Amino acid sequence: MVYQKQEPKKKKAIKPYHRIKAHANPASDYNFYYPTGPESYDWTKNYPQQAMNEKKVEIADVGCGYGGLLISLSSLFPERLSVGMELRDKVVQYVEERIDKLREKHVGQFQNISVIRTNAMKYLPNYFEKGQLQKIFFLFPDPHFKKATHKRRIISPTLLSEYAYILAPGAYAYFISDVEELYLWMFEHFKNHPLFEQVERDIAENDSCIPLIVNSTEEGRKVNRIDGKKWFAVFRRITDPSKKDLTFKNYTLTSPKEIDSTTTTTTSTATITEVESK
Ligand SMILES: C[S@@+](CC[C@H](N)C(=O)[O-])C[C@H]1O[C@@H](n2cnc3c(N)ncnc32)[C@H](O)[C@@H]1O
Repeated sequence: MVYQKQEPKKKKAIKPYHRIKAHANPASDYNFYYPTGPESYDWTKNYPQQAMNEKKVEIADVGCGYGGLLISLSSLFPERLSVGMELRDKVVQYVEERIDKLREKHVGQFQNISVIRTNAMKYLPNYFEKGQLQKIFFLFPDPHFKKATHKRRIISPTLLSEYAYILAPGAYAYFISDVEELYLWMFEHFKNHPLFEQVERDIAENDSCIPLIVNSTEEGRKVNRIDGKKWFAVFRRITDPSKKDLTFKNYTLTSPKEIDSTTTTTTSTATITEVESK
């Protein structure tokens, strides 16, 4: 009898999450599922304990990354359903596992948040009906510095029209960046779009989502660690472009320091400074 020496089986390497590719190209044609329209998407698999025949998702975090905002939204809006939309599959897997663990540990909680793998630049109207969303977040989107890649930016006139379509009249759109150039790009596009107007400063400063957009996400915390600056703004979806107040003085909120993200009722105005927008 001949004995063959058996090679020990090689263990399949599991990619640690910190080694996940930092960016994905939204222009690439990914081979993933998307519904043909909102009516054909089965939300019960995302929210198994919710009565999905009575409820709809009202809050979307576009490019949610590792899900920090979603976790905070769960307790800030316990009665509302929030969803993260993310392009990178490994990141989506991470967020799914994160939510599953929270649901297991805190029975009955975190049932109002979920994540979907999708290209938000292409498929948002496949998931949401006209006027469905009350809030949409664009937090630290990829900057795509080079002019040739500007078309990959998540804010553009065409995409804003798409976002306006899925937002309810009066709904809010939040955006933040640590890259001033990108912030200004987003600001200008929102400002010039006929279906958006900037939210009045006192309302924006007291909005309970502001501490979250500044500090609850992984990217926001990364900026804190290097003591970086953040620029952010809030815009409202309007219905009648002729009523847009063109004399309104635009402003920019900046946060050079950390705002306590556990204080979700009011924003410490001391840490926010106003900058006149050009
Ligand atoms: C810089 S990260 C910020 C993540 C998160 N918002 C945060 O603040 O921590 C940008 C995220 O947007 C995702 N992303 C980029 N383009 C996207 C697209 N078209 N659709 C969905 N997600 C996208 C990226 O994969 C990445 O996770």
